[in-house]
Amino acid sequence: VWTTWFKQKPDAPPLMPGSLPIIGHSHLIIGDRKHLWSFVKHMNESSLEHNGVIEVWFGPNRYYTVTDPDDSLALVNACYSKPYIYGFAKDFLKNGLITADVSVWKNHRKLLNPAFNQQVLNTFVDEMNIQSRNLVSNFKNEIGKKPFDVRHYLITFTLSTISRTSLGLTTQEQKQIDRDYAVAIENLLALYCDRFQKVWLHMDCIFNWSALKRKQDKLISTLKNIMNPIILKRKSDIKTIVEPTHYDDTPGKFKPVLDQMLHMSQEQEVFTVSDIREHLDTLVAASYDTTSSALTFILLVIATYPEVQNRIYNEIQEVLQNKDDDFTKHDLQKLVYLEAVMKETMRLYCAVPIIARQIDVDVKLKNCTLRSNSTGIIGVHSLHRHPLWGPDANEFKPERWLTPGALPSNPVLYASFGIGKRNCIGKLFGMLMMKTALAHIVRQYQICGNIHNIECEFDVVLKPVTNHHIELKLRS
Ligand code: HEM
Repeated sequence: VWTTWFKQKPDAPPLMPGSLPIIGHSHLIIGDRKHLWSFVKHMNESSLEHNGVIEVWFGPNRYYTVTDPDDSLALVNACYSKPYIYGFAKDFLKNGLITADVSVWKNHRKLLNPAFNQQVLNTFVDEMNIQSRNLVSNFKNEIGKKPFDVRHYLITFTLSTISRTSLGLTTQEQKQIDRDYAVAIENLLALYCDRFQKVWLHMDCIFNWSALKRKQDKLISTLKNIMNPIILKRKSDIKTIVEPTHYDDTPGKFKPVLDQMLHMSQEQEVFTVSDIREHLDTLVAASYDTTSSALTFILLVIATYPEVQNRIYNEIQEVLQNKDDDFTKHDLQKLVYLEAVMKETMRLYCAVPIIARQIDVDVKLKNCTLRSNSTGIIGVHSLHRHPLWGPDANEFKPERWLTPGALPSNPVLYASFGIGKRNCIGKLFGMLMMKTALAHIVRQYQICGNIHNIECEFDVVLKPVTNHHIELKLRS
Protein backbone atom coordinates (compact mmCIF):
# COMPACT_ATOMS: atom_id res chain seq x y z
CA VAL A 1 0.00 0.00 0.00
CA TRP A 2 2.83 2.31 0.98
CA THR A 3 4.76 1.97 -2.28
CA THR A 4 1.61 2.44 -4.39
CA TRP A 5 0.47 5.51 -2.43
CA PHE A 6 3.88 7.19 -2.46
CA LYS A 7 4.88 6.16 -6.00
CA GLN A 8 5.98 9.21 -7.99
CA LYS A 9 4.35 9.56 -11.43
CA PRO A 10 6.68 10.51 -14.30
CA ASP A 11 5.29 14.07 -14.47
CA ALA A 12 5.38 14.61 -10.69
CA PRO A 13 7.51 17.43 -9.26
CA PRO A 14 10.62 16.43 -7.27
CA LEU A 15 10.21 15.26 -3.67
CA MET A 16 11.62 17.65 -1.09
CA PRO A 17 14.78 16.10 0.43
CA GLY A 18 14.50 14.70 3.98
CA SER A 19 11.44 12.45 3.59
CA LEU A 20 11.17 9.24 5.68
CA PRO A 21 9.06 6.14 4.96
CA ILE A 22 5.40 6.36 6.13
CA ILE A 23 5.73 9.70 7.96
CA GLY A 24 7.17 11.65 5.01
CA HIS A 25 8.36 15.07 6.22
CA SER A 26 6.24 15.11 9.42
CA HIS A 27 9.29 14.86 11.69
CA LEU A 28 10.57 18.15 10.27
CA ILE A 29 7.65 20.19 11.65
CA ILE A 30 7.83 18.96 15.24
CA GLY A 31 9.25 21.65 17.51
CA ASP A 32 8.39 25.17 18.62
CA ARG A 33 6.96 27.92 16.41
CA LYS A 34 10.44 29.29 15.63
CA HIS A 35 11.34 25.87 14.33
CA LEU A 36 8.13 25.78 12.31
CA TRP A 37 9.13 29.07 10.67
CA SER A 38 12.58 27.60 9.77
CA PHE A 39 10.77 24.69 8.14
CA VAL A 40 8.35 26.93 6.19
CA LYS A 41 11.29 29.03 4.96
CA HIS A 42 13.27 25.92 4.04
CA MET A 43 10.28 24.48 2.13
CA ASN A 44 9.90 27.77 0.20
CA GLU A 45 13.60 27.90 -0.65
CA SER A 46 13.71 24.24 -1.63
CA SER A 47 10.80 24.80 -4.04
CA LEU A 48 12.58 27.77 -5.64
CA GLU A 49 15.74 25.67 -6.07
CA HIS A 50 13.73 22.88 -7.73
CA ASN A 51 12.23 24.91 -10.58
CA GLY A 52 9.38 26.34 -8.52
CA VAL A 53 7.47 23.18 -7.46
CA ILE A 54 8.20 20.42 -4.91
CA GLU A 55 6.24 17.61 -3.29
CA VAL A 56 6.06 17.32 0.52
CA TRP A 57 4.37 14.64 2.65
CA PHE A 58 2.91 14.92 6.13
CA GLY A 59 1.98 11.34 6.98
CA PRO A 60 -0.48 10.18 4.31
CA ASN A 61 -1.19 13.76 3.12
CA ARG A 62 0.45 15.00 -0.06
CA TYR A 63 1.34 18.70 -0.35
CA TYR A 64 2.89 20.68 -3.18
CA THR A 65 4.81 23.90 -2.59
CA VAL A 66 4.69 26.22 -5.59
CA THR A 67 6.95 29.27 -5.96
CA ASP A 68 6.85 29.82 -9.72
CA PRO A 69 4.57 32.86 -10.37
CA ASP A 70 2.76 31.44 -13.44
CA ASP A 71 2.24 28.07 -11.77
CA SER A 72 1.01 29.81 -8.59
CA LEU A 73 -1.63 31.67 -10.59
CA ALA A 74 -2.62 28.50 -12.46
CA LEU A 75 -3.08 26.76 -9.10
CA VAL A 76 -5.27 29.44 -7.47
CA ASN A 77 -7.32 29.85 -10.66
CA ALA A 78 -8.02 26.11 -10.80
CA CYS A 79 -8.68 25.60 -7.07
CA TYR A 80 -10.91 27.76 -4.88
CA SER A 81 -11.48 25.30 -2.02
CA LYS A 82 -9.51 25.53 1.18
CA PRO A 83 -7.65 22.38 2.30
CA TYR A 84 -8.56 20.23 5.28
CA ILE A 85 -6.25 22.19 7.62
CA TYR A 86 -8.55 25.25 7.29
CA GLY A 87 -11.27 22.85 8.43
CA PHE A 88 -9.66 23.01 11.90
CA ALA A 89 -11.25 26.46 12.21
CA LYS A 90 -14.57 25.39 10.67
CA ASP A 91 -16.31 24.79 14.03
CA PHE A 92 -15.71 28.46 14.81
CA LEU A 93 -15.81 30.34 11.50
CA LYS A 94 -18.13 28.02 9.49
CA ASN A 95 -19.55 30.16 6.61
CA GLY A 96 -17.07 33.02 7.18
CA LEU A 97 -15.10 33.81 4.01
CA ILE A 98 -11.91 32.04 5.07
CA THR A 99 -13.48 28.65 5.73
CA ALA A 100 -16.70 28.73 3.65
CA ASP A 101 -17.30 26.06 1.02
CA VAL A 102 -16.88 27.37 -2.52
CA SER A 103 -20.59 27.76 -3.36
CA VAL A 104 -21.32 29.77 -0.19
CA TRP A 105 -18.05 31.72 -0.51
CA LYS A 106 -18.81 32.85 -4.10
CA ASN A 107 -22.21 34.18 -3.09
CA HIS A 108 -21.17 35.83 0.17
CA ARG A 109 -17.96 37.34 -1.22
CA LYS A 110 -19.98 39.06 -3.95
CA LEU A 111 -22.35 40.45 -1.29
CA LEU A 112 -19.55 41.59 1.02
CA ASN A 113 -17.18 43.13 -1.56
CA PRO A 114 -19.03 46.51 -1.62
CA ALA A 115 -18.61 46.81 2.17
CA PHE A 116 -14.84 47.14 1.57
CA ASN A 117 -14.74 49.46 -1.44
CA GLN A 118 -12.74 52.69 -1.38
CA GLN A 119 -15.82 54.91 -0.90
CA VAL A 120 -16.89 53.02 2.25
CA LEU A 121 -13.31 52.94 3.54
CA ASN A 122 -13.02 56.71 3.17
CA THR A 123 -15.81 57.06 5.74
CA PHE A 124 -13.64 55.08 8.22
CA VAL A 125 -10.70 57.51 8.05
CA ASP A 126 -11.96 59.68 10.96
CA GLU A 127 -12.26 56.62 13.19
CA MET A 128 -8.79 55.46 12.10
CA ASN A 129 -7.42 58.88 13.13
CA ILE A 130 -9.11 58.59 16.54
CA GLN A 131 -7.69 55.12 17.16
CA SER A 132 -4.24 56.19 15.91
CA ARG A 133 -4.22 59.14 18.31
CA ASN A 134 -5.14 56.73 21.14
CA LEU A 135 -2.23 54.51 20.12
CA VAL A 136 0.22 57.41 20.04
CA SER A 137 -1.05 58.54 23.43
CA ASN A 138 -0.70 55.02 24.93
CA PHE A 139 2.92 54.98 23.75
CA LYS A 140 3.64 57.82 26.21
CA ASN A 141 3.96 55.13 28.92
CA GLU A 142 7.10 53.90 27.19
CA ILE A 143 9.00 57.16 26.65
CA GLY A 144 12.40 57.22 28.28
CA LYS A 145 12.09 53.58 29.32
CA LYS A 146 13.88 50.45 28.13
CA PRO A 147 13.12 49.07 24.62
CA PHE A 148 9.68 47.44 24.68
CA ASP A 149 7.53 44.97 22.78
CA VAL A 150 5.20 47.08 20.67
CA ARG A 151 2.96 44.17 19.63
CA HIS A 152 0.31 44.33 22.35
CA TYR A 153 -0.18 48.08 21.71
CA LEU A 154 -0.67 47.32 18.03
CA ILE A 155 -3.09 44.48 18.74
CA THR A 156 -5.21 46.82 20.85
CA PHE A 157 -5.11 49.43 18.09
CA THR A 158 -6.03 46.97 15.34
CA LEU A 159 -8.78 45.30 17.35
CA SER A 160 -10.30 48.62 18.37
CA THR A 161 -10.22 49.95 14.81
CA ILE A 162 -11.66 46.83 13.23
CA SER A 163 -14.32 46.34 15.87
CA ARG A 164 -15.34 50.01 15.89
CA THR A 165 -15.71 50.08 12.10
CA SER A 166 -17.19 46.58 11.79
CA LEU A 167 -19.45 46.53 14.82
CA GLY A 168 -20.04 50.17 15.76
CA LEU A 169 -19.60 49.29 19.44
CA THR A 170 -20.20 51.38 22.53
CA THR A 171 -17.17 52.03 24.73
CA GLN A 172 -18.31 49.36 27.24
CA GLU A 173 -18.81 46.68 24.59
CA GLN A 174 -15.49 47.73 23.08
CA LYS A 175 -13.74 47.06 26.41
CA GLN A 176 -15.03 43.50 26.44
CA ILE A 177 -13.74 42.96 22.90
CA ASP A 178 -10.33 44.42 23.82
CA ARG A 179 -10.08 42.20 26.90
CA ASP A 180 -11.94 38.88 26.77
CA TYR A 181 -12.49 38.46 23.03
CA ALA A 182 -8.84 39.27 22.18
CA VAL A 183 -7.48 36.71 24.66
CA ALA A 184 -9.89 33.99 23.54
CA ILE A 185 -9.24 34.48 19.83
CA GLU A 186 -5.47 34.52 20.32
CA ASN A 187 -5.67 31.24 22.29
CA LEU A 188 -7.88 29.69 19.64
CA LEU A 189 -5.50 30.55 16.77
CA ALA A 190 -2.58 29.14 18.80
CA LEU A 191 -4.61 25.97 19.36
CA TYR A 192 -5.11 25.49 15.59
CA CYS A 193 -1.37 25.79 15.13
CA ASP A 194 -0.75 23.17 17.87
CA ARG A 195 -3.10 20.83 16.06
CA PHE A 196 -1.29 21.36 12.75
CA GLN A 197 2.05 20.43 14.29
CA LYS A 198 0.65 17.27 15.95
CA VAL A 199 -0.07 15.36 12.78
CA TRP A 200 -2.02 12.62 14.60
CA LEU A 201 -4.56 15.25 15.71
CA HIS A 202 -5.37 16.05 12.07
CA MET A 203 -7.76 13.08 12.17
CA ASP A 204 -11.12 14.16 13.65
CA CYS A 205 -11.62 10.73 15.22
CA ILE A 206 -8.54 11.30 17.43
CA PHE A 207 -8.91 15.07 17.88
CA ASN A 208 -12.52 14.80 19.05
CA TRP A 209 -11.36 12.81 22.10
CA SER A 210 -8.46 15.11 22.97
CA ALA A 211 -8.06 17.79 25.65
CA LEU A 212 -7.38 20.23 22.82
CA LYS A 213 -10.91 19.72 21.45
CA ARG A 214 -12.41 20.40 24.89
CA LYS A 215 -10.35 23.59 25.15
CA GLN A 216 -11.45 24.58 21.62
CA ASP A 217 -15.15 24.13 22.46
CA LYS A 218 -14.77 26.30 25.55
CA LEU A 219 -13.02 29.10 23.64
CA ILE A 220 -15.61 29.01 20.84
CA SER A 221 -18.45 29.24 23.32
CA THR A 222 -16.73 32.24 25.03
CA LEU A 223 -16.40 33.99 21.68
CA LYS A 224 -20.00 33.26 20.65
CA ASN A 225 -21.28 34.52 23.99
CA ILE A 226 -19.56 37.85 23.36
CA MET A 227 -20.49 38.31 19.69
CA ASN A 228 -24.09 37.02 19.57
CA PRO A 229 -25.58 39.55 22.02
CA ILE A 230 -23.81 42.40 20.16
CA ILE A 231 -25.46 41.35 16.88
CA LEU A 232 -28.91 40.83 18.40
CA LYS A 233 -28.81 44.18 20.20
CA ARG A 234 -27.75 45.98 17.04
CA LYS A 235 -30.43 44.15 15.07
CA SER A 236 -33.11 45.54 17.34
CA ASP A 237 -31.47 49.03 17.60
CA ILE A 238 -31.19 49.39 13.86
CA LYS A 239 -34.94 49.63 13.40
CA THR A 240 -34.91 52.97 15.24
CA ILE A 241 -31.74 54.42 13.64
CA VAL A 242 -32.32 57.14 11.05
CA GLU A 243 -29.75 56.77 8.28
CA PRO A 244 -27.92 59.78 6.86
CA THR A 245 -28.25 59.71 3.08
CA HIS A 246 -24.62 60.69 2.44
CA TYR A 247 -21.95 59.20 4.71
CA ASP A 248 -19.13 60.40 2.50
CA ASP A 249 -19.76 64.06 3.34
CA THR A 250 -20.63 63.59 7.00
CA PRO A 251 -17.48 63.87 9.13
CA GLY A 252 -17.17 61.12 11.74
CA LYS A 253 -20.18 59.20 10.38
CA PHE A 254 -19.86 55.74 8.98
CA LYS A 255 -21.97 52.66 8.58
CA PRO A 256 -20.41 49.72 10.43
CA VAL A 257 -20.03 46.50 8.43
CA LEU A 258 -22.50 44.86 10.84
CA ASP A 259 -25.19 47.41 9.89
CA GLN A 260 -24.46 46.87 6.20
CA MET A 261 -24.99 43.12 6.69
CA LEU A 262 -28.14 43.61 8.77
CA HIS A 263 -29.58 45.84 6.04
CA MET A 264 -28.71 43.26 3.39
CA SER A 265 -30.39 40.58 5.49
CA GLN A 266 -33.57 42.69 5.68
CA GLU A 267 -33.67 43.94 2.11
CA GLN A 268 -32.32 40.99 0.15
CA GLU A 269 -33.14 38.21 2.63
CA VAL A 270 -29.54 37.04 2.74
CA PHE A 271 -27.40 36.34 5.84
CA THR A 272 -28.84 34.69 8.95
CA VAL A 273 -27.72 35.90 12.40
CA SER A 274 -25.27 32.96 12.45
CA ASP A 275 -23.87 33.96 9.04
CA ILE A 276 -23.33 37.48 10.32
CA ARG A 277 -21.55 36.26 13.44
CA GLU A 278 -19.33 33.98 11.38
CA HIS A 279 -18.41 36.84 9.01
CA LEU A 280 -17.66 39.23 11.86
CA ASP A 281 -15.56 36.66 13.73
CA THR A 282 -13.74 35.97 10.46
CA LEU A 283 -13.04 39.66 9.85
CA VAL A 284 -11.60 40.04 13.34
CA ALA A 285 -9.62 36.77 13.17
CA ALA A 286 -8.28 37.56 9.69
CA SER A 287 -7.36 41.14 10.43
CA TYR A 288 -5.95 41.73 13.88
CA ASP A 289 -3.02 39.32 13.90
CA THR A 290 -2.00 39.97 10.27
CA THR A 291 -2.23 43.74 10.58
CA SER A 292 -0.50 44.00 13.97
CA SER A 293 2.31 41.75 12.78
CA ALA A 294 2.76 43.70 9.51
CA LEU A 295 2.78 46.96 11.51
CA THR A 296 5.41 45.58 13.90
CA PHE A 297 7.71 44.70 11.00
CA ILE A 298 7.20 48.12 9.37
CA LEU A 299 7.98 49.96 12.62
CA LEU A 300 11.10 47.85 13.03
CA VAL A 301 12.26 48.64 9.51
CA ILE A 302 11.61 52.36 10.03
CA ALA A 303 13.55 52.14 13.30
CA THR A 304 16.48 50.44 11.58
CA TYR A 305 16.99 53.00 8.79
CA PRO A 306 17.09 56.59 10.19
CA GLU A 307 17.35 58.08 6.68
CA VAL A 308 14.11 56.30 5.71
CA GLN A 309 12.47 57.55 8.90
CA ASN A 310 13.54 61.14 8.19
CA ARG A 311 12.20 60.97 4.65
CA ILE A 312 8.82 59.70 5.92
CA TYR A 313 8.74 62.46 8.55
CA ASN A 314 9.55 65.15 5.97
CA GLU A 315 6.87 63.81 3.65
CA ILE A 316 4.28 63.97 6.46
CA GLN A 317 5.29 67.53 7.40
CA GLU A 318 5.08 68.61 3.77
CA VAL A 319 1.63 67.09 3.28
CA LEU A 320 0.22 68.51 6.53
CA GLN A 321 2.23 71.75 6.23
CA ASN A 322 3.61 71.19 9.74
CA LYS A 323 0.13 71.28 11.33
CA ASP A 324 -1.05 68.84 14.00
CA ASP A 325 -4.25 68.06 12.06
CA ASP A 326 -5.77 64.65 11.48
CA PHE A 327 -5.03 63.04 8.12
CA THR A 328 -7.75 63.26 5.46
CA LYS A 329 -8.13 60.63 2.75
CA HIS A 330 -6.38 63.06 0.36
CA ASP A 331 -3.43 63.54 2.78
CA LEU A 332 -3.03 59.79 3.10
CA GLN A 333 -3.02 59.36 -0.69
CA LYS A 334 -0.13 61.83 -0.90
CA LEU A 335 2.09 59.80 1.47
CA VAL A 336 3.62 57.84 -1.40
CA TYR A 337 7.05 57.24 0.13
CA LEU A 338 5.47 55.87 3.33
CA GLU A 339 3.40 53.52 1.17
CA ALA A 340 6.54 52.37 -0.68
CA VAL A 341 8.20 51.59 2.68
CA MET A 342 5.13 49.63 3.78
CA LYS A 343 5.03 47.56 0.58
CA GLU A 344 8.76 46.88 0.58
CA THR A 345 8.67 45.77 4.22
CA MET A 346 5.71 43.50 3.51
CA ARG A 347 7.65 42.03 0.59
CA LEU A 348 10.67 41.09 2.72
CA TYR A 349 8.83 40.34 5.97
CA CYS A 350 5.55 38.94 4.81
CA ALA A 351 2.95 38.45 7.57
CA VAL A 352 1.33 35.57 5.66
CA PRO A 353 4.28 33.71 4.11
CA ILE A 354 2.26 30.77 2.73
CA ILE A 355 -1.32 30.31 1.54
CA ALA A 356 -3.03 27.02 0.73
CA ARG A 357 -5.67 25.51 -1.56
CA GLN A 358 -7.34 22.10 -1.79
CA ILE A 359 -6.51 20.39 -5.10
CA ASP A 360 -9.65 18.51 -6.18
CA VAL A 361 -8.71 17.92 -9.84
CA ASP A 362 -5.33 17.25 -11.44
CA VAL A 363 -3.70 20.62 -12.21
CA LYS A 364 -1.29 20.76 -15.14
CA LEU A 365 1.56 23.21 -14.57
CA LYS A 366 4.44 24.22 -16.89
CA ASN A 367 6.69 21.24 -16.09
CA CYS A 368 4.63 18.88 -13.96
CA THR A 369 1.14 17.87 -12.83
CA LEU A 370 -0.27 18.30 -9.32
CA ARG A 371 -2.44 15.32 -8.45
CA SER A 372 -5.96 15.65 -7.08
CA ASN A 373 -6.71 14.95 -3.39
CA SER A 374 -3.74 16.94 -2.22
CA THR A 375 -2.92 20.38 -0.82
CA GLY A 376 -1.28 23.16 -2.82
CA ILE A 377 0.83 25.70 -0.94
CA ILE A 378 1.77 29.00 -2.54
CA GLY A 379 5.20 29.96 -1.21
CA VAL A 380 4.68 33.71 -0.86
CA HIS A 381 7.98 34.09 1.01
CA SER A 382 9.91 32.88 -2.05
CA LEU A 383 7.69 34.62 -4.62
CA HIS A 384 8.72 37.84 -2.85
CA ARG A 385 12.42 36.98 -3.22
CA HIS A 386 12.20 35.40 -6.66
CA PRO A 387 15.15 36.12 -9.02
CA LEU A 388 12.67 38.03 -11.24
CA TRP A 389 12.86 40.85 -8.64
CA GLY A 390 16.45 41.31 -9.86
CA PRO A 391 19.89 40.87 -8.26
CA ASP A 392 18.81 43.08 -5.32
CA ALA A 393 15.78 40.88 -4.50
CA ASN A 394 16.92 40.37 -0.89
CA GLU A 395 17.69 44.03 -0.24
CA PHE A 396 15.39 46.61 1.34
CA LYS A 397 14.85 49.21 -1.40
CA PRO A 398 11.58 51.13 -1.04
CA GLU A 399 12.51 53.27 -4.07
CA ARG A 400 11.71 50.34 -6.36
CA TRP A 401 8.00 51.06 -5.71
CA LEU A 402 8.44 54.65 -6.89
CA THR A 403 10.38 53.97 -10.08
CA PRO A 404 8.32 53.04 -13.11
CA GLY A 405 9.70 49.85 -14.64
CA ALA A 406 11.67 48.83 -11.51
CA LEU A 407 9.06 46.28 -10.44
CA PRO A 408 8.77 42.84 -12.04
CA SER A 409 6.14 42.76 -14.78
CA ASN A 410 4.35 39.73 -13.28
CA PRO A 411 2.04 41.06 -10.49
CA VAL A 412 1.79 37.59 -8.90
CA LEU A 413 5.32 38.10 -7.52
CA TYR A 414 3.81 40.40 -4.88
CA ALA A 415 1.30 38.35 -2.92
CA SER A 416 1.19 39.92 0.57
CA PHE A 417 -2.60 39.88 0.37
CA GLY A 418 -2.92 36.62 -1.53
CA ILE A 419 -3.54 36.10 -5.24
CA GLY A 420 -6.52 35.28 -7.44
CA LYS A 421 -10.19 35.77 -6.63
CA ARG A 422 -9.92 34.44 -3.07
CA ASN A 423 -7.45 37.14 -2.06
CA CYS A 424 -7.76 39.40 0.98
CA ILE A 425 -11.05 41.29 1.10
CA GLY A 426 -9.53 43.68 3.67
CA LYS A 427 -6.48 44.66 1.60
CA LEU A 428 -7.41 48.35 1.20
CA PHE A 429 -8.76 48.49 4.74
CA GLY A 430 -5.51 47.06 6.15
CA MET A 431 -3.32 49.43 4.13
CA LEU A 432 -5.38 52.48 5.13
CA MET A 433 -5.43 51.53 8.82
CA MET A 434 -1.66 50.88 8.90
CA LYS A 435 -0.82 54.05 6.95
CA THR A 436 -2.90 56.23 9.28
CA ALA A 437 -1.26 54.69 12.36
CA LEU A 438 2.28 54.96 10.96
CA ALA A 439 1.80 58.58 9.91
CA HIS A 440 0.63 59.49 13.44
CA ILE A 441 3.48 57.55 15.10
CA VAL A 442 6.32 58.94 12.94
CA ARG A 443 4.97 62.48 13.27
CA GLN A 444 5.15 62.21 17.06
CA TYR A 445 8.10 59.94 17.81
CA GLN A 446 11.59 59.00 16.74
CA ILE A 447 11.81 55.22 16.69
CA CYS A 448 14.99 53.25 17.44
CA GLY A 449 15.48 49.52 16.93
CA ASN A 450 17.11 46.98 14.67
CA ILE A 451 15.41 44.46 12.46
CA HIS A 452 18.58 42.62 11.51
CA ASN A 453 18.85 40.41 14.61
CA ILE A 454 15.21 39.47 15.05
CA GLU A 455 13.96 35.90 15.28
CA CYS A 456 10.47 35.03 14.11
CA GLU A 457 7.86 32.41 14.82
CA PHE A 458 5.11 31.12 12.58
CA ASP A 459 1.58 30.30 13.73
CA VAL A 460 -0.41 30.93 10.53
CA VAL A 461 0.98 34.47 10.76
CA LEU A 462 4.69 35.34 10.89
CA LYS A 463 5.68 37.31 13.99
CA PRO A 464 8.94 38.73 15.31
CA VAL A 465 9.53 37.31 18.81
CA THR A 466 13.16 37.93 19.80
CA ASN A 467 15.37 41.07 19.56
CA HIS A 468 12.42 42.98 18.16
CA HIS A 469 11.95 45.62 20.87
CA ILE A 470 11.87 49.30 19.95
CA GLU A 471 12.55 52.55 21.79
CA LEU A 472 10.58 55.77 21.37
CA LYS A 473 11.71 59.39 21.76
CA LEU A 474 9.24 62.24 21.62
CA ARG A 475 10.07 64.62 18.74
CA SER A 476 10.72 68.14 19.88
C1 HEM B 1 -1.57 43.62 6.68
C2 HEM B 1 -2.74 43.12 6.86
C3 HEM B 1 -3.28 41.89 6.16
C4 HEM B 1 -2.63 40.89 5.51
C5 HEM B 1 -1.13 40.72 5.32
C6 HEM B 1 -3.64 39.98 5.01
C7 HEM B 1 -3.37 38.86 4.25
C8 HEM B 1 -4.34 38.03 3.72
C9 HEM B 1 -4.08 36.93 2.83
C10 HEM B 1 -2.71 36.53 2.33
C11 HEM B 1 -5.27 36.36 2.53
C12 HEM B 1 -5.51 35.20 1.59
C13 HEM B 1 -5.48 33.90 2.35
C14 HEM B 1 -5.65 32.72 1.44
O1 HEM B 1 -5.61 32.85 0.23
O2 HEM B 1 -5.80 31.63 2.00
C15 HEM B 1 -6.29 37.08 3.26
C16 HEM B 1 -7.63 36.76 3.24
C17 HEM B 1 -8.57 37.42 3.96
N1 HEM B 1 -8.38 38.59 4.69
FE1 HEM B 1 -6.66 39.57 4.94
N2 HEM B 1 -4.86 40.44 5.38
C18 HEM B 1 -4.69 41.60 6.08
C19 HEM B 1 -5.68 42.41 6.61
C20 HEM B 1 -7.01 42.11 6.60
C21 HEM B 1 -8.05 42.95 7.13
C22 HEM B 1 -7.81 44.33 7.74
C23 HEM B 1 -9.23 42.29 6.96
C24 HEM B 1 -10.62 42.71 7.31
C25 HEM B 1 -11.03 43.91 7.38
C26 HEM B 1 -8.92 41.01 6.32
C27 HEM B 1 -9.84 40.04 6.01
C28 HEM B 1 -9.58 38.94 5.24
C29 HEM B 1 -10.59 37.96 4.86
C30 HEM B 1 -12.05 37.97 5.28
C31 HEM B 1 -9.96 37.02 4.05
C32 HEM B 1 -10.60 35.81 3.36
C33 HEM B 1 -11.03 36.26 1.97
C34 HEM B 1 -11.75 35.21 1.15
O3 HEM B 1 -11.47 34.02 1.28
O4 HEM B 1 -12.59 35.62 0.34
N3 HEM B 1 -7.57 40.95 6.10
N4 HEM B 1 -5.69 38.10 3.97
